[in-house]
Amino acid sequence: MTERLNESRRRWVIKVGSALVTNHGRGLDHERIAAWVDGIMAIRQQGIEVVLVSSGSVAEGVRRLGWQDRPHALHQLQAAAAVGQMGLVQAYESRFQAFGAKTAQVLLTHEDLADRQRYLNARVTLRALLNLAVVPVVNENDTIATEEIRFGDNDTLAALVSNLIEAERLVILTDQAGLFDSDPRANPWAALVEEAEAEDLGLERMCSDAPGVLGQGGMRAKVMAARRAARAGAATVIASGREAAVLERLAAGERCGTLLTPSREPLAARKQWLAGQLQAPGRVWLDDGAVRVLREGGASLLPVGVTRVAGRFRRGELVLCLDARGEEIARGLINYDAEAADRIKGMASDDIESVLGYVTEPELIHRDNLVLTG
Ligand SMILES: Nc1ncnc2c1ncn2[C@@H]1O[C@H](COP(=O)(O)OP(=O)(O)O)[C@@H](O)[C@H]1O
Ligand SMILES: N[C@@H](CCC(=O)OP(=O)(O)O)C(=O)O
Repeated sequence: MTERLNESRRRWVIKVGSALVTNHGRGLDHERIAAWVDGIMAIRQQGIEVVLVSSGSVAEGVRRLGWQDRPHALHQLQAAAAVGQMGLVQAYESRFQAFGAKTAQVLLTHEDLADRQRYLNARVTLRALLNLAVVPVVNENDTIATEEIRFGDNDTLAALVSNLIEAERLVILTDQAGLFDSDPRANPWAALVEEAEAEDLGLERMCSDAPGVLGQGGMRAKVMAARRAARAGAATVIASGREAAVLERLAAGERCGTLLTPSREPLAARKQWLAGQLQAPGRVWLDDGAVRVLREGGASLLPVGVTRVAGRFRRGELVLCLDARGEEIARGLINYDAEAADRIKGMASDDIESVLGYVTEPELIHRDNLVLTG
C-alpha cells in the first residue's frame, strides 16, 4: 500500500513515563492506562493520529521477576525489559481492542535511527501503520541495545519519533504537573512554567539532573526532547498523566502543564535527521570567521576555517563543528576522512589537490549536509 502524502494531517506523539505507567513500580496501572486509551480514542475522533511511546518495561519486569530494586547490570536490565514489555503491550492491546482499535508494537534502537536507510524504513512503517488507523506503541528495544548507544530515556526517543512522523505536537506525560522553575522535589515553592520557547537555554538550569526513582531521563531530558521536537516544528506539552482527561483537554485547546513552543522555521527532513543524531565520531574546531559565516546561514564549511580536527571518522560520517570555546555550533557529514581533513585544515580549497594529490570536493562540509545546532 502506498503512503498518502497528506501532510496536513494532524499527528501527535504521546509519551508516558515509567512511574506513571507502573504506579511507581507497584504494577501496571490499568486504570490510568484505560484513561489514556480513552483519551487517545477521543482525540482520534477529532482527526488526530497518535503514536504512543510508553516506558515501563524495565519497572514492570523488575516487579514481575520479584526483584526488590532496579538492577544495574545491563543483562539484568535487558532481561527485565523483555519480561515487562509483554505486560505493557498486553495492557495496551486489550484496552484498545475494547474500542475495536488495532495496536502495533514498534521497538527501536539508536542504531535504527542513526542509519539513514533504516531511519527511512522506520518512517515508512510508522506512516503506513497510521494510514491503517493502527496505534503504534513504541519503546526502545532494550533487549538488544548496548550500553554506549542506548537512548536510555524515552523522552529522546519520543522526540525522534516526532521528527520521523512530522508530528505537530509531542505530549510528555509524567508524574509532575509540568516543568517547574526549580525541582519541586527539592523546592516546595517552585512555580509551574506555563509557556516558554523550547530553545530557551534557561530552561535547562531549572531542572535537576536526577530523575525520579523509576525514570531515566528526568526533566532535563524532557526539555532537550522539546528542543529536538521544535527543530522539526513540533510544540511540546509536559503535563501530568494523572490529570483527568488530559489528552481530551489539550486537544480542546485547554492549557495543561507546560507548553514549549518552536521559535525557528522547521528544518528540512534530512537536516532533522542530522540534528537528531546522538553520536558523532569526529570534531572540528572553527575559527571566528567560519563560525560567523555558518551562523549567518546558507554557507558550506571550507577547510580554511578549520583550526583543529579530532576523532576517527571516514568520509561521509558525522562531525561536530565547535567554536574556539568548544561549544557546538553546527554538525554535518564531512567530505574527507580524519587524516585528510587534518592535512587540509586551514588551507584554501585550491590547495587541497597539491596536499592530498586529489580533490573530492572544495568544501569540507557542503551546506546541504550541514545543520546549525547552536
Ligand atoms: N524543574 C523541574 N520541574 C519538574 N520536575 C523536575 C524538575 N527538575 C527535576 N524534576 C524531576 O523530574 C522527574 C520526572 O522525570 P522522570 O522521573 O524521568 O519521569 P518519567 O518517568 O515520567 O520520564 C520529576 O519527578 C521531578 O522530580
Ligand atoms: N525503555 C525503558 C524506558 C526507560 C525509562 O525509564 O524512561 P522514562 O521513565 O521515560 O524516563 C523502559 O521501558 O523501561
